[in-house]
Amino acid sequence: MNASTSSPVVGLSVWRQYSALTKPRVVQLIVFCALIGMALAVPGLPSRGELGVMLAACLGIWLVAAAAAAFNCLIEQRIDARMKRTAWRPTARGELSPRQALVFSALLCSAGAAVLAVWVNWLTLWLTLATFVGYAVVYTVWLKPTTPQNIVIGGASGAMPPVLGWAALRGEVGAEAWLMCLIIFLWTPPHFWALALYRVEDYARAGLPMLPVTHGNAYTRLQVLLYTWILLAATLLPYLIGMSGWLYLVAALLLGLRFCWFGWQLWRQYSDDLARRTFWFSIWYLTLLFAALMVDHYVAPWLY
Ligand code: HEM
Ligand SMILES: CC(C)=CCC/C(C)=C/CC/C(C)=C/COP(=O)(O)OP(=O)(O)O
Repeated sequence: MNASTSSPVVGLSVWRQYSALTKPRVVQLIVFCALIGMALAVPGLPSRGELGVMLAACLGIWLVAAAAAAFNCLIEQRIDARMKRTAWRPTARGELSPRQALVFSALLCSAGAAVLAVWVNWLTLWLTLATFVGYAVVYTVWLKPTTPQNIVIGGASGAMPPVLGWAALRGEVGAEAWLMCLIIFLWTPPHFWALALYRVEDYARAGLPMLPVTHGNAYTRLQVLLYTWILLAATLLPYLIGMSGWLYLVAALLLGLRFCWFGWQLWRQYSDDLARRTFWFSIWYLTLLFAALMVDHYVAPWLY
């Protein structure tokens, strides 16, 4: 396997190598979802004080999420080395030692925890640390190597950012925050299984029991299709409970129908290319859906 050719970081500075451990683009979207949780927790525009808390909470959550990602790279050093998609990671290539990754993760986590403790609140701190444990330990160490439902159960930790954001501004967690969490929770299976379909050989080689490896291509496509339907139904709830208005509803319907279309096309006839496009659409889907929640929230006083 020639992994070096696919590396975006090989030959770059040590700084870029540490940065790669933090899975920066995933963490960016995580922080974005947390930010939407914060925005929706405050009626209307945030005050100056609330803006300060939002900034600190984004920083703290970003640091702890980055620490969780780095810890995942440390634990999965050998697995990553066996998969084409991840073989370039500095830990997999031995360019950063396990000790360096551990110290880096511990520093990020401590810095994030300190920011949350000093400038945000204890509830957000504990929920964020619980999320760290959920992803870095429960998912990475326990579920991922043992069950094809790993990403369904483990997805609960990836779904927490809006709850963390809400807790940061309110000091408690409201039903609206759990609803946003539910949406990410239901989004995770089609997001990940679309990728796992075209990366199935990687996962088989690494010995990981991902759904397409254990239950095959057709069964996984059926699951992707079903989850896109359930997800579409769940995304109507913010409108139905009065949390968001018609602007959000239109966005949720358009995006949801498009996601269902991808699920349907993938179910009818499989190709790696379509699975890849479904995966990349899933990322746009979540980004735009959460952006719609925020836009709807801010324009509500003028529109409704
Ligand atoms: C258990 C839950 C999840 C699993 C198993 C999962 C799995 C993956 C995998 C394997 C990739 C890598 C794709 C590649 O290397 O080409 C990926 C990419 C991505 N994921 Fe997820 N994901 C999960 C949850 C999340 C969550 C909660 C978010 C954000 C809210 C997220 C956002 C992203 C983004 C933005 C990318 C693209 C990264 C890039 O541009 O390289 N994922 N996901
Ligand atoms: C504190 C906080 C908010 C933590 C968030 C936890 C977190 C980083 C969740 C994202 C989920 C993620 C990167 C999954 C990648 O799957 P994988 O690890 O199976 O992918 P890989 O094969 O690329 O390593």
